[in-house]
Amino acid sequence: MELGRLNHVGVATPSIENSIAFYRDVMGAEVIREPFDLPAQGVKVCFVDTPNSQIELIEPLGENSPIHGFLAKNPAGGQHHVCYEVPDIHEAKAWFEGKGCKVLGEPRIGAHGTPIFFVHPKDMGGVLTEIMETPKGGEH
Ligand SMILES: CC[C@@H](C(=O)O)C(=O)SCCNC(=O)CCNC(=O)[C@H](O)C(C)(C)COP(=O)(O)OP(=O)(O)OC[C@H]1O[C@@H](n2cnc3c(N)ncnc32)[C@H](O)[C@@H]1OP(=O)(O)O
Ligand SMILES: [Co+2]
Repeated sequence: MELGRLNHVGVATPSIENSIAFYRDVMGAEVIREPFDLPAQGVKVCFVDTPNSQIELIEPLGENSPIHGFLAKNPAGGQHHVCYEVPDIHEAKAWFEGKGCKVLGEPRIGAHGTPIFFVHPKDMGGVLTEIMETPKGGEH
């Protein structure tokens, strides 16, 4: 497998609105994109652009959000996952499965419009890891 660039760091938050204020006023972030709902992933999302990557703010959307458990344990929010790009999502899934790592579900379309999957933190040194197919044209 060819491991690509770090696409984003996912940060879970109980309030995207408050987190946007933090990244703008404390971190000095200048490019903060409009939040949007991603019902298929059970989250509301907002991207903060940095020169070499992105922070992905995620707030639970609906009762069955996959980040409910994380926020129950970390009520103030915190670093939730890291996401790496790969050229071929199916090749990457086969790679991780071949290494004995638990892939959580089938590839699905993520916030950047390309297929993603997650690998369980217990098999990844304690880090929930998202793998995404590189967008065509290399867009963030
Ligand atoms: C915006 C869309 C998309 C994108 O395009 O970028 C996204 O990023 S969506 C992001 C949200 N979606 C997901 O996270 C989907 C994948 N996640 C899951 O399926 C679950 O969250 C999980 C990883 C299976 C955890 O499920 P949960 O029910 O919350 O926890 P458990 O109690 O079963 O936890 C087991 C074990 O794992 C530890 N854990 C849980 N979450 C994390 C985490 N984010 N980072 C590190 N470790 C984590 C948890 O503490 C438990 O440990 P023990 O207590 O020691 O057993
Ligand atoms: Co993500």
